[in-house]
Amino acid sequence: MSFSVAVSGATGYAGGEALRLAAGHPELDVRTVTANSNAGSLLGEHQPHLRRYANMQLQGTTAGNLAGHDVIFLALPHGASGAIAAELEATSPGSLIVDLGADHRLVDAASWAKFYGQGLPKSHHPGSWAYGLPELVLPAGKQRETLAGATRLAVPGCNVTAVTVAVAPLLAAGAIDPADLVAVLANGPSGAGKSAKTHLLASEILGSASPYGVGGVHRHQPEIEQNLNWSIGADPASGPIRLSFTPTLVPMARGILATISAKITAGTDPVALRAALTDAYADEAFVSVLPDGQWPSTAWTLGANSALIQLAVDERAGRVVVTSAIDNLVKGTAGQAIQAVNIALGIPETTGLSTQGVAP
Ligand SMILES: NC(=O)C1=CN([C@@H]2O[C@H](COP(=O)(O)OP(=O)(O)OC[C@H]3O[C@@H](n4cnc5c(N)ncnc54)[C@H](OP(=O)(O)O)[C@@H]3O)[C@@H](O)[C@H]2O)C=CC1
Ligand SMILES: CC(=O)N[C@@H](CCC(=O)OP(=O)(O)O)C(=O)O
Repeated sequence: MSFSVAVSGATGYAGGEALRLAAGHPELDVRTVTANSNAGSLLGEHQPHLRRYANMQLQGTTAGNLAGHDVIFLALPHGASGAIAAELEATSPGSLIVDLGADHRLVDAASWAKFYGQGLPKSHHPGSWAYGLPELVLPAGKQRETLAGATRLAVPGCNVTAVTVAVAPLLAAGAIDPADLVAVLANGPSGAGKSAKTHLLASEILGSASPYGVGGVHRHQPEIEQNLNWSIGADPASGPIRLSFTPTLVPMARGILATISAKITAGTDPVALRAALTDAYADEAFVSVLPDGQWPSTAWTLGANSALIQLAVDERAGRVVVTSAIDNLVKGTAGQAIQAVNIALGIPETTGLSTQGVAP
């Protein structure tokens, strides 16, 4: 079976990656690509690596141009995806709408207002958007079970995915203190999108590393806490999770390496920590715990829909250190979106997705 697809934001990094993966997906047929300032030009002018779609003309990102496709990817800035999703409710009720941005991820309106400075989008009806992180460990089962048959998918981004998959199984097993989590991430600049920003100039980032969003102000903090509260069956906003979260910009085009330190709960056997992770992901195609002692490298995930995890117990500090590596544009965005789409459409979850990285 073939599903017709529209990709909005097709000139950007996230939209481009959705197209790259769709090109290798046997059941996704890209019919429409849209952009904003670059509407009217050819996709090949902006994404020259996507040879298959080079001669497609970019349409404007309107509900009219996106409507009527089986699957509509919204790879748009925050705010823009909510606005177009609200229009699509009327013009395209039967489509699977997949938001790669943040507009439909947070369920708590107060958290959204605090970190995004506005009310929840009109299109964000309670319970209508399934949260697209299939491997998220819940008290009973996994998030995947909520995705089958979904018609609206809110797909988490890169920072959130990297931290959530590394920690949720340890919390669900009661092995770490939910109120004492510290995450420091190394992030490639492609995570910030393609549009020109002074702090992302090559002269600013090459040969340098610098933190940003420090001190509990980054907008991904409430989303990670939401997910980790879900993993222990707590309220997403008022549950016990307390996370100190610091991303750092480093000179690599793609990739995230997350390092999370957590206090081990009294009486937990160090062996149980590793078992919590390996048991949680034993049957997963895309999240892997590496052999003991092998630490993940972002390079191993490039182009792959993989999250690679390792952990070690620091007995003197009474803490466990977990690291995870992903490609921010694949498992951190477009690959995760296609994985969730596969589940929603009832086709094999791994269709069109690879775990083979590009190295060196
Ligand atoms: N980059 C990443 O690693 C990740 C990105 N995301 C999310 O994906 C979304 C897209 O990000 P990314 O691809 O990085 O961003 P880019 O800046 O690379 O691309 C933005 C795209 O949106 C279009 N656009 C810009 N403004 C508007 C508007 N007002 N209305 C409609 N379209 C508009 C642009 O079109 P044009 O070129 O014509 O101006 C372009 O196609 C964001 O919500 C981001 O948070 C999520 C996870 C990771
Ligand atoms: C380097 C850089 O700036 N990275 C971005 C990651 C963006 C992302 O994950 O997008 P969502 O907001 O859609 O989740 C950041 O940390 O904000």
